[in-house]
Amino acid sequence: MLEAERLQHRYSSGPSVVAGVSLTLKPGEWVGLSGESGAGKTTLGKLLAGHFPPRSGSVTVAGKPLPRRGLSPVQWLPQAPELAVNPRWKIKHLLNEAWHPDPATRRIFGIDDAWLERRPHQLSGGELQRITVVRALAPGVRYLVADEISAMLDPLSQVELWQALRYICTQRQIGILVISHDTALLDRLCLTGYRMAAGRLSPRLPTDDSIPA
Ligand SMILES: Nc1ncnc2c1ncn2[C@@H]1O[C@H](COP(=O)(O)OP(=O)(O)OP(=O)(O)O)[C@@H](O)[C@H]1O
Repeated sequence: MLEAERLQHRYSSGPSVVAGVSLTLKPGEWVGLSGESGAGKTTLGKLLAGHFPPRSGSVTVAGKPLPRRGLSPVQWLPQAPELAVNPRWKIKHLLNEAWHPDPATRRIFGIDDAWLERRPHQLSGGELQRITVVRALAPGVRYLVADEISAMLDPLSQVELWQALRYICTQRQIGILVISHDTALLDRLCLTGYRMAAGRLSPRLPTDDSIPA
């Protein structure tokens, strides 16, 4: 289980961006997270993946703290894949950076062998997004934080990406925190949902965000 306990974070001397968040994610579980811009969702996602340590609180996976170096069992996937890759590397190098994705996994995500000799700017945003997702699925990865990963995709590409993730997460029992402003998408994907406001979480019922104030 991924367990975050009383996480608090602030950037330099600013206000608390994550203000005492506790959260659990079980193997294979899908949990949704929505909230207004600036609510602290991305910061929370990066804390869960160990990108930087919280000011206080802890993140553990199966009872152990995240490793300080090497592969994190929690991977954060960003909205803009071009910011997550070295623009000068060929796709085959990016894809094989942390592991060697097997042909079956590549097929599930529709990765075309013709892309492998190209560089990131020679793929569409949706194609590059699939590369960054597969790249993050190294053995040993137990949880994903998917931060608006389908926001810039057309509806068909969105469905294909989520179907592929559903398949692989079920097969490998990977738990996933889905961060999105699209609450209808969260309702379709996740049984459990939270809303973040001013750094704090509250449970979100399926139609919470669609009720006008
Ligand atoms: N590296 C940083 N340094 C200083 N402040 C930051 C940094 N990253 C984020 N912030 C601030 O922290 C707050 C929360 O940002 P965060 O990106 O976590 O929100 P969010 O809920 O993910 O927003 P969005 O939905 O727009 O992506 C914002 O006020 C933001 O300006």
